[in-house]
Amino acid sequence: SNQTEPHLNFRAFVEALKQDNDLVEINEEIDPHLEAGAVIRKACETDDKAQLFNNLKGAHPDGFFRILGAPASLRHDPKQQWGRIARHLALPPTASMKDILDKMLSASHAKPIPPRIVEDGPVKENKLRAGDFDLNTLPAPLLHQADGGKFIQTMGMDILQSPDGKWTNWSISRAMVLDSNNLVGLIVPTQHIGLIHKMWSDQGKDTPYAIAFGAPPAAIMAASMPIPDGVSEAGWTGAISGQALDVVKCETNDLYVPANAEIVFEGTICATRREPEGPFGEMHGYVFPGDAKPEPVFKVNMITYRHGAILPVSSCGRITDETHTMLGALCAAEIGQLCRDADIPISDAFSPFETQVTWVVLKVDIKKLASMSIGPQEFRQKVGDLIFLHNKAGNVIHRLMLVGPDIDIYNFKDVAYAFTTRCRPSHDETFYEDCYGFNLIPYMGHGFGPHDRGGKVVSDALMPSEYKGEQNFQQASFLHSYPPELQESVNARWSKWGFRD
Ligand SMILES: Cc1cc2c3c(c1C)C(C)(C)C[C@H]1C=C(c4ccccc4)[C@]4(C(=O)NC(=O)N=C4N2C[C@H](O)[C@H](O)[C@H](O)COP(=O)(O)O)N31
Ligand SMILES: [K+]
Ligand SMILES: [Mn+2]
Repeated sequence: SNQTEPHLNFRAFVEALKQDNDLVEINEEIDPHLEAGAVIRKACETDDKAQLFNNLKGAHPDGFFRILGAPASLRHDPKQQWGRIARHLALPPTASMKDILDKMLSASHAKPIPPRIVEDGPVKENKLRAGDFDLNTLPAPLLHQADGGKFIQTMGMDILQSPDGKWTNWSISRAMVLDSNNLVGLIVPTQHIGLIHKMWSDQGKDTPYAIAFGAPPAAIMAASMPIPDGVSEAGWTGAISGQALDVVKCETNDLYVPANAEIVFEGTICATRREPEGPFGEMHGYVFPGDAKPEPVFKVNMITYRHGAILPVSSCGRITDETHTMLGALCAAEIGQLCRDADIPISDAFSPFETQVTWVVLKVDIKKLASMSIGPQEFRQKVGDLIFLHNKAGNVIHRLMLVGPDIDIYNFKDVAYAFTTRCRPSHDETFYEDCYGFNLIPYMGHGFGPHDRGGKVVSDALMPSEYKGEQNFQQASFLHSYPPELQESVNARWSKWGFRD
């Protein structure tokens, strides 16, 4: 099967990073207790290469397992900043973030391509039944010194199916080692893993699950995206990659997993048993030591893995890592799509990394806005109600910012320029206190106000003229205050005069 292309095969993806000179292989022994996490964290904060740890202290005699750090973080070369993420979707390494998000959205109204069931695959090369393994002996990483446990699950794909079998959901949700046969993982009730777990628990049943670590890169992108309730990420993945993904049946339940995944855990999420989970160094860049909360227990009944298995790891926190490049960016893309589907003229959406996944900036088509003959108050309300009150994709976002056509929403200097000069505090903002609040944001769960409600705002950086479809101002900048031909002739002589290229 041609599932050997990097966007459909994690192992081929790792090889592609090597060919791109975007991989550091470390063969000296590295300790999964903090040392690996520290290397991954520093590489994320400096946009350096992905890291393949081939020799983890405490790995099993057959090498089980290795770690790939920062699978979807940024490249240092500004011409290939998004190259590692582009590789997830078979896009060129020079692809822009807009190219990447548009590719993910291309399945929004496309026909899903369901996965293809195959009899066998690399993921079945090694099998450990209950009793053959002790999770405490795996080289699971302690990623931050104040983490509540070894978070073995940070980039695996959680696979759950509704009891009626109609909806198979793929997502990412963190989990840490609890004991020899159990994990404990965060289950947020409003996330699809939470909705489906509740369906089973309400029937008094444990929830069958699988976690596919080293899933096909295109699949893990869909897993990280808040696509609509009831929509199977597998079909979405097929639509964006143009072909059915090969899946193989689990040994101990009726779920299907990618046939070429690196590692699969199969088991059941206990309907009632909860144990302390966390804290974990999170997307906002904080750990609150000792901040553990009761979460469901994931029993592990079976482990299968391919020879030389690699565990992908996100050592998340301060920018930039997968919680910013995938979680934040994909959430923004879905929010932009929801606006367009509701006839709100949003041409582009992004969550600036500098906002640690708390803002989404929405670029407004001001010509279409003018045709709506709508005022700022009403427009802010229309956007805010749709995203903050009626869609889960808005749950993690606490500021929606509206900007006009001259702002590059992927450049935070542009976003800050617009926010600080075009959005009058309070007067140009609509606040939401009676809505879902995201308690993982420090000012929420550890702040002064209610931990789970409110704290949201729509900040309007559109000027009055833009509500009429015009901009009655010019940026006092090289790009906006000089005729294009003068810009061209200055650029042509720039280095000759002795300025930097
Ligand atoms: C890419 C990525 C996404 C997530 C996470 C991580 C990475 C690397 C780690 C590093 C493990 C950190 C935590 C941080 C997480 C987190 C916790 C609470 C809210 C948001 C994120 C969390 C998590 O523990 N629990 C969770 O419910 N969702 C998570 N998401 C977002 C989630 O994958 C998306 O929302 C997606 O859309 C879900 O699918 P669906 O439900 O829509 O089908 N997880
Ligand atoms: K998802
Ligand atoms: Mn989903």
